[in-house]
Amino acid sequence: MCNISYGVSFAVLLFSVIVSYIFVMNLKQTELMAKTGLIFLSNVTKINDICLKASKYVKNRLYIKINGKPDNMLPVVSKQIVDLYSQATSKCNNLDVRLLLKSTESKNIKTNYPIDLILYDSHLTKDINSLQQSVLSLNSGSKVHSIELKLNDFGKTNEEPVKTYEYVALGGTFDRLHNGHKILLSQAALRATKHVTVGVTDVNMIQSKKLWELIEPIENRIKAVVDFLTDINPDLEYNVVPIRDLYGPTKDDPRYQLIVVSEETARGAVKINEKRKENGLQPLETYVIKLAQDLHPERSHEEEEKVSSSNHRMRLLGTILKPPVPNPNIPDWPYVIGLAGGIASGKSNIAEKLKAKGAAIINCDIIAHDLYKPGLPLNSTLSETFGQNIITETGEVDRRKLGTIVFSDKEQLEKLNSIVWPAVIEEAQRRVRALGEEGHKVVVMEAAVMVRAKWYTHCHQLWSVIIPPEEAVKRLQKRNGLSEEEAKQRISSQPSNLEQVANANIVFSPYWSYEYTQSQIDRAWSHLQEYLRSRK
Ligand SMILES: CC(C)(COP(=O)(O)OP(=O)(O)OC[C@H]1O[C@@H](n2cnc3c(N)ncnc32)[C@H](O)[C@@H]1O)[C@@H](O)C(=O)NCCC(=O)NCCS
Ligand SMILES: Nc1ncnc2c1ncn2[C@@H]1O[C@H](COP(=O)(O)OP(=O)(O)OP(=O)(O)O)[C@@H](O)[C@H]1O
Repeated sequence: MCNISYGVSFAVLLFSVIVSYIFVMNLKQTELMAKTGLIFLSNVTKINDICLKASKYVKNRLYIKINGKPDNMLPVVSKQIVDLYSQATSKCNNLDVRLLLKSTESKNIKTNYPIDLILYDSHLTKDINSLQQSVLSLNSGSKVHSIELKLNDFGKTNEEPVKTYEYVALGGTFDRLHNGHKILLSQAALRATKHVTVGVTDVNMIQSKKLWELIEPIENRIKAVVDFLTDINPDLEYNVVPIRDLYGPTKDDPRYQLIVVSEETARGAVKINEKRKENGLQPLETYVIKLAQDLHPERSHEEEEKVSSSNHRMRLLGTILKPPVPNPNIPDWPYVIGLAGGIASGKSNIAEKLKAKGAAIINCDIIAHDLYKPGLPLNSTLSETFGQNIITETGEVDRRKLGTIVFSDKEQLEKLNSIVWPAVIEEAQRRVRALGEEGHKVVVMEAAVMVRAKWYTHCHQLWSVIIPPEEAVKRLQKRNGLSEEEAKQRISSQPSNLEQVANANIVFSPYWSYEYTQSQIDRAWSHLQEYLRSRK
């Protein structure tokens, strides 16, 4: 009996020791979890398993500094740039990884973001004090920690020697800087001894891109490119400029010697050289990089295989683009979502899917139709304003006739809006209150004119639905039997996709498969539930 109770006590003791050990280890690990980390590597070939290891200690940004003389190992660094950023995509996509390229001849390291944690590979133990002193951008209270990294077999470096140039150029859209962009920018910086020019596409050049309405403003894109380049090598001169055509400054500036492109933009380099020839200039040498593949574990087959900003934008659908702010002008409950979207954008289908999730729906288009019924005040106001011939024999408003009048004449449409809109929004608000009283928590107010009439000011959030205008034309022709001309006219009488998304908290695009649309709704609904729980 006694033996059994000793045994039990011992087991309990052992268990508590193990639990406290795990707890203390975890605590140590969390204590070390830094926003921005810098890791010193003794050898360039240690880069291979760095992402997974470092992401246990660093959550936002990871700088990597290779000890040694990079000038002697440019081909190896060039290869490691590709390996590192490809690895970052699959192993630590949430970490902003930056391989510092500045020559170690210059002793000091000054990063754009202050360092909270210095990591070093254990082979550098004897040098760590001097390495630590070389970091000028250390946050107060920063920590130092060593980690074990395997020396990877790098194989034979059959890499071509890296040729360097004074003036290097490259170009692109650079929306939400990704690891493919980082490879391109780093390869350019590695090959430049003096100057790098980056042409960043202005708004006229981006409109054929997928979900271009969600591309960041050019100022932000330029800022991100400058931020990355000045971080990886602050000693070069950078000129990051908007371009309104493919050529940018490369077409007539004799100083440029090299252009860095990817497989998909190599054709652009050929065109630039044709233009330079016309202008009597030497052609640029071209360095072509391979496209980095998107190894995101949940990449949908709708998305591109290469790392791309389009994939990133597609993954933003159904997520919160703008955090909601409380609306003091309306009651807290029910929670009202304004659902906006152009004609034939798939707005009603989205509303149906939200209904299936549990939202109550108010359709403002139908409210307008209801208010036109014979005997109601709007019916007579409309016949007085637009003529008796818009009224059918049974006293109904002939909406097709009225549509023909207002959709071909802006003034008439504005006249109709000023008569109908106040009545529609008043009725919609009455219905919101009634649904709230019935116990509905979330009401979706669907309205084609949500944005133009600014009815989202009567809502807690605005969710917008967009599809490319060419697709809307096709869908409208098919659904309403309109000619291409008529369909285009209706679409152009509505706010553009850009206006629809300008104030949106969440954007949907039912342009791909039904499953892809459903996944956007699922994301949005779970964000909403989370938000509503935090609001209680
Ligand atoms: C002009 C009318 C009679 C045409 O009726 P019809 O049955 O042919 O079309 P319906 O109402 O279903 O609208 C079809 C589409 O046209 C577009 N549309 C409707 N009204 C407008 C408007 N005022 N401005 C721009 N586009 C509009 C929307 O995309 C809508 O989905 C009708 O749309 C109308 O009365 N519009 C004015 C009231 C209004 O703004 N209604 C929308 C409230 S959300
Ligand atoms: N996955 C990638 N790997 C290597 N380089 C890339 C990759 N994606 C884009 N680039 C290159 O980076 C430069 C800028 O790319 P850009 O932003 O124009 O394309 P993108 O990321 O594919 O954007 P979008 O998806 O919006 O078309 C271009 O020269 C482009 O070829």
